[in-house]
Order: sequence, then C-alpha cells, then structure tokens
Amino acid sequence: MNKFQINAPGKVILHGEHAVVYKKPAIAAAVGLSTKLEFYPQPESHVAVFILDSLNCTYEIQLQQFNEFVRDFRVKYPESKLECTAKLLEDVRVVIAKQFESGTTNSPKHLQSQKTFLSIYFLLAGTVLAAPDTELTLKTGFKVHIDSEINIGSGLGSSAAFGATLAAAFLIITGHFDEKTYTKLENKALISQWAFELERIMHGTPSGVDNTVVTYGGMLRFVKGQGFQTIKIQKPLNIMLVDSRVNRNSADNIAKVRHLWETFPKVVDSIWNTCEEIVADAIPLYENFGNAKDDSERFEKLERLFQINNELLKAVGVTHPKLEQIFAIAFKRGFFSKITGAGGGGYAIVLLPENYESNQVYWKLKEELESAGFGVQATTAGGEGLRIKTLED
Ligand SMILES: Nc1ncnc2c1ncn2[C@@H]1O[C@H](COP(=O)(O)OP(=O)(O)O)[C@@H](O)[C@H]1O
Ligand SMILES: C[C@@](O)(CCOP(=O)(O)O)CC(=O)O
Repeated sequence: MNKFQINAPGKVILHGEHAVVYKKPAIAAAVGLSTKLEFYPQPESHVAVFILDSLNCTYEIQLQQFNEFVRDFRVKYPESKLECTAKLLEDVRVVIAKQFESGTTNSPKHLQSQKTFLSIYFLLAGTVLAAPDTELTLKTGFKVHIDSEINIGSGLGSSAAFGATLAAAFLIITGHFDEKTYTKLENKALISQWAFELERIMHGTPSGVDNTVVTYGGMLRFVKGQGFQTIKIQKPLNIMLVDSRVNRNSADNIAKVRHLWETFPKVVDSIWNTCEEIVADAIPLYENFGNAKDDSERFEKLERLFQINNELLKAVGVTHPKLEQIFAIAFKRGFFSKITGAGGGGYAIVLLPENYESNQVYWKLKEELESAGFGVQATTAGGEGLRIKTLED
C-alpha cells in the first residue's frame, strides 16, 4: 500500500442561506481553505492510529478487535451491505461508548472527540463491509494524520471536509478505487455519499450540500431535496473571509427566523422570493466572470447583489453588532460584504476584485479589520474539490 495525501476544501454559502430552508435556491462554493489527510502504511503494526491536530488528540483502533466486530456484523446481517448503515451506526455507538467508559480513549474535548471517533470507526467499518472483497479484514496497521485550515463548527464545512478525506482514504484501503481512479464519476459519488453519512452523524438532517461541494469543488446551485446543478464558472472568485469571533449556533438562528416567518409569513416569503431572484441574477454573472478582459461591470453588479442579499439577511434578524462593524469597515473602504451561512456571528465574506493584493486599500482594510479584533483570510470561492496524490518515500 502507498503513502498518500488527500486534500478537501471547506465551503461557503454565497447566496440563499435561510431562504434555502423554505425551498428556495442557494449558491454554495468550495472555499480555498482545506483539510489535509496523510496516510502512512505501518506493515509491522496491528493498530490504526489517527492523529487529529484540530482536536489535539489521537485515536487508536486495535485491528484484531475491529475485524471481530466486522465479522460479527456480517454474521448478524448476512443479507445486507450498505443498506444497513443505521444498524451499523447503532452497533458502532456501543463500541465507542464502551471505549469511553473503560478509558481506552481519552481526549481533552470529550464530546467533540466522541462524535469524531464514532465517525472514524463507522466509516472504516462501513467501507470494509461494502468492499469489493466481501470477506475483507484489515491485516496491517496504518497511521492517518489529519490537520485543517478550516475553523471547526463555524459553518465552513469542516465536518464535510473531514468526512470526505476520511471516506476517500478508507475507500482506497478497502479496494474500492485507488489514488488515480478516484476521479471517476462513480468514485466521487461514493466519496460524497460516505461523507454525507458522516454529516448525518454530526447534524442529523443535513441538506447534502456540504459533502457535495467539498467533493466536487466549484460552485453549485441547490434546492433542498431537489439536488444540485453545477454553475460553470471560468475561475474562482476572490473573497475575504472575516471571522467575527462570535460563537453562533445554526439551529438557534434557523429557529429565530422561523418564528419571524410564522409571525409575518407574507412579509418573510417576499424576502425569500427576492433571495430567489438574487440567485437567478447572480448565476450568469458568476458564469461569465473572467470571460472578458474588463470584468469590472460584472463585478460591480455582483457587489450590489451582495449588498442587497445582506440587507435581506439583516431584515430577518441574523446579523450581530460585530458583523455590523465588519460591514461598516468594509463599506468605508469601498468593499461590499455579506453574512455567509446562518449568521448571528460566525463569518462575513467580502468580495475582492482582481489583483486586490496590489491595491493599497485592500491592505488598509485587512489591517483595520485585524486591529478591530477580527480574523481575516483572503481566499477563493469556487476552487478545486477533493484531490488525492501519492506521497514519495
Ligand atoms: N479536522 C478535524 N479533525 C477532527 N474532527 C473534525 C475535524 N473537522 C471537523 N471535525 C468534526 O466535525 C465537527 C464539526 O462539525 P460542524 O459542527 O458541522 O461544523 P462545520 O460547520 O465546521 O462543519 C467537530 O465537532 C468534529 O467532530
Ligand atoms: C441557515 C442555513 O441556510 C445555512 C446553515 O448555515 P451554516 O452553514 O451552518 O452556517 C441552513 C441550511 O441551509 O440548512
């Protein structure tokens, strides 16, 4: 088995957050920050070791016990493979609970790591059970090192990136495909599908947009429950991600907006209709951006759509004084910005023009945001999805 490396990006929502909950379209894109997984075979070992930098902890799976678990599961459910993910999850929960009770695993961030370890064990067992070799067992150990540039739990899709890298690694070691053939459509679909399973562990009822964006990359239009369409962009968009450093909870914000909708259904529905029009007007701008030498007119139109979209999000009450401070600083310097995701804190995105780095005002903006205590990262929206490369010795 080879050493290999897998990178998967996070995601941002460009338009349609919240409206998407009410069956309106949204646009999401791969963000230029990624999670990196490195896989090292350990032929002399019988342990799978996971070094998780973001959680500052390590998780070990003893392969002998793992293989027994898989064997027992096959005996219990001889007829089913992938169809029984719910049953598999139930059984894996028992294993992980026992490991935590007996202290064989311990981690400083108990709750977070419990879900992570559950996801790892579940995904490994699931990919072994669904392997082309129906009797597969894991004979030799390996080491997996995962670190990430994506802030965890802040709406940038860290769990989908984590899930997609793990799924791809496990699908390789269980013989579904290799470091070259992963690009085939059916293999990407398999990665996204398993990353979705992991999203279900993390969120309960995910829309499926995060695992799709991180696997395939680019920009997508999506409607909840209706699937995805690729937006054929010419090149990724430059954006600045600004971290308000205010903790937010997506579920609370979604509930708050729902309450407003229940109180004033016609008013809020008309906001969602406008959000839908924003998506419709934005798509041709994104598709043609980068086509012409002078894109400035398109860029200015996009800026206005960003501004209108942001005002609508503010109207449904998902802004925060810290986000307002970011919008004011950006606007003062001539940049347009908006909330991305659930709001109430979390991130804002600022649209950046071509060659922004040679623009003095950009550096002033960055400096002012940083000295006001915000986290600032210039990156892209709409770049590459998951990729795998073999590592040399
Ligand atoms: N790099 C990582 N290493 C370990 N676990 C991770 C990593 N990234 C994400 N996770 C898992 O995903 C969870 C975050 O998921 P979630 O709350 O959906 O945040 P996000 O919006 O960033 O996807 C974490 O609690 C952790 O269990
Ligand atoms: C508010 C919402 O539209 C986006 C969720 O935001 P976040 O990615 O959790 O920040 C909810 C959803 O799409 O499920």
